[in-house]
Amino acid sequence: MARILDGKAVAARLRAGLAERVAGIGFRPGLVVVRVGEDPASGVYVRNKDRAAREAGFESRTLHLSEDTAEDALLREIAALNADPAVDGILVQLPLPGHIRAEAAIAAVDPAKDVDGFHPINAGRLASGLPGLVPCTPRGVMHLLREAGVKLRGARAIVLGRSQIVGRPMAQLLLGADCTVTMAHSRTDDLPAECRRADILVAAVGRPEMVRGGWIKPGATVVDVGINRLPDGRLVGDVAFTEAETMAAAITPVPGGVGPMTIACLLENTLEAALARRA
Ligand SMILES: Nc1nc2c(c(=O)[nH]1)N[C@@H](CN(C=O)c1ccc(C(=O)N[C@@H](CCC(=O)O)C(=O)O)cc1)CN2
Repeated sequence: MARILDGKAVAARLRAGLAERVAGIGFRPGLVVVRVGEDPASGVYVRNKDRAAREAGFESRTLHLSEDTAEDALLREIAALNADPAVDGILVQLPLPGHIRAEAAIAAVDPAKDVDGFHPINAGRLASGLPGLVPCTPRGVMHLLREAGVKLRGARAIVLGRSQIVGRPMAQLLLGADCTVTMAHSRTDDLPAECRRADILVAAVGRPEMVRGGWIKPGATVVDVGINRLPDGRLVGDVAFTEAETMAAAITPVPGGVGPMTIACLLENTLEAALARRA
């Protein structure tokens, strides 16, 4: 049976370490989370980010704008945050209401304050192997893999999903750690066979329990980024957990795996941004 990669515990340790560092720097890094509209899941995530930031000694606030906020009004708010010297990190919670282009909001954030790591400048730096702010979820996955002692150099990794916020940066980080990386997606031929070749499988497709036990190479490490709410209220990942845990050597649960790492890495990015702005 697979070892469980406990993201909740790793995230708690990471946050405690960050709190210690913040206590020693002589100022409180400032984070603003921008939420537009009333998406209920976003409400939970934004509250959790704000609470975690405050607990670690950050100056955190949420800018909650109404559902009917126009795109140009949102961009003006972001410009004001860019210009505010007390703000080190800005994050625009996704998804945004349909009338606002997420790419416009992301591109409006000052890359130096882009603690989501989504700005094209930061994405380009990551793709070029240059330092920059890295998206929180893939960064959290790398922490989990390293903490668990998973061998990365030379390992075959597969990333399922090619989103800008998880799949693509995830593949870049694995490549940077000397994995041999395959990016798979909805058009990949014979996905189960591709998966069975992988020593490390990262699922980020947003399809409940799509990855079956038979897709997993015996002894592989399985990282499940999916968070899917079923009609009966249960939360499941993109991996069929009970099947997969009999095949894998290590696996992240949902909940309690990658999700908590996303929030811890947001704090890590905010501290990095704050220190870089003062360097
Ligand atoms: N601007 C951003 N928007 C979104 C991001 C992001 O990184 N930046 N990621 C997701 C949502 N997300 C953070 O914002 C996030 C999702 C889930 C969790 C988490 O801790 N999940 C728990 C379960 C929570 C539940 O019960 O629903 C877990 O997995 O244990 C944290 C952050 C989309 N938007």
